Amino acid sequence: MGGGHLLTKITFFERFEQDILSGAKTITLRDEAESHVFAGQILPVSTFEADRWFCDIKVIEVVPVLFSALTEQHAAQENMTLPELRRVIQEIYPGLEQLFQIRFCVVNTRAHSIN
Ligand SMILES: CC(=O)Nc1ccn([C@@H]2O[C@H](CO)[C@@H](O)[C@H]2O)c(=O)n1
Repeated sequence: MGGGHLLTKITFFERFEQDILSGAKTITLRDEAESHVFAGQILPVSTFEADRWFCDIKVIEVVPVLFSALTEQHAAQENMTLPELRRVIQEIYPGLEQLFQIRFCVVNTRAHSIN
């Protein structure tokens, strides 16, 4: 456990930007390398493709979850169906069983202000 490098920023695929900004997507499922964040931490969020900042998030909690234990409830928090979520994760992390759920809220969408 632990030992990883604390994340100071996080990226999302551009196709999830609107769902994040609207509050429809409130979790992300990451591998161990991207799990090193803590509750209360504020992270700048950029697109993976262009590294374009689009908001800051506050981490609410980080909990381990197995791929095989994903439920419709996880999918709902991703604004997806469970089959969609399983397909997306298999594409990003093929064969990976141990995931980490990062629950977050958007706290800032303007580059020049904090909150
Ligand atoms: C860009 C990058 O480096 N990595 C990732 C990794 C994951 N995700 C999303 O989190 C959820 C569960 O994995 C799904 O909604 C994923 O699409 C993402 O957007 N970007």
